[in-house]
Amino acid sequence: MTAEGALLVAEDLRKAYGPTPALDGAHFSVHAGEVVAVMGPSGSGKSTLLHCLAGIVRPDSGSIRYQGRELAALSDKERSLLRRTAFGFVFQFGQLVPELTCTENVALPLRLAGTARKEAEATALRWMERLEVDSIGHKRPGQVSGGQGQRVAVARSLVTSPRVLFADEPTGALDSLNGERVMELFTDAARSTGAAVVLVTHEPRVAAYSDREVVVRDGKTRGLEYAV
Ligand SMILES: Nc1ncnc2c1ncn2[C@@H]1O[C@H](COP(=O)(O)OP(=O)(O)OP(=O)(O)O)[C@@H](O)[C@H]1O
Repeated sequence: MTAEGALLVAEDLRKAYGPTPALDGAHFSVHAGEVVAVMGPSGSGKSTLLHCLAGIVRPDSGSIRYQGRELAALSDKERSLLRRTAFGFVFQFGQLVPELTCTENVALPLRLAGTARKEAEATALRWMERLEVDSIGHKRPGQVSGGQGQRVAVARSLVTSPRVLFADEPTGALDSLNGERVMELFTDAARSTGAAVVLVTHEPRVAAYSDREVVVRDGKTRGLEYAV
């Protein structure tokens, strides 16, 4: 496989925080329907790479193209629209809104995009069934287990049918059994939609759910068979 036809391509990314280089010539690409695990030691630049790819952090130099469009050439408004409509996010701690029920949390991205409550909650429920958390829809995040909460967060990330899903240590707060179940449901659900998944993890067990691994070390990537 080559970077040709890839959904998201990054070339020669560099980013420093003051004197600390976080990315030092990183390359990356992911195709639709592909799950890529970003591995590497603590502090190697994995999260910075993910944040650059998602348009959250602007690299100092280098190129990031989504569907052939250079992210740096987009206005702030266009970039935030892209993040809301084409990208989905799952983080280590689900970051659910504590005052809302689980169903309302999953429906929230659709509600924010203007979908009527009934329709948004019906779509939410379909994803919650998929992630096996439909029975706890009426509960608030504080009343469910860590594994259930994380599956609710995964359902929320999928509800808008994003083209790229970014996950930063999505199972980091879970025990291994729960973590594996979340990964299984997450990757199955993502694959069924044809979304690309960029998954940051330092756990080989989690990376085993990916199609391909990219290793980041001292801000540089390797293990990439794509010639970009
Ligand atoms: N906002 C920031 N301000 C200053 N330095 C930062 C910031 N974010 C990251 N860094 C530094 O950049 C480097 C890469 O950090 P990054 O979080 O990308 O690594 P990581 O591989 O995701 O680490 P971990 O596995 O521990 O989460 C580190 O040296 C880190 O201290």
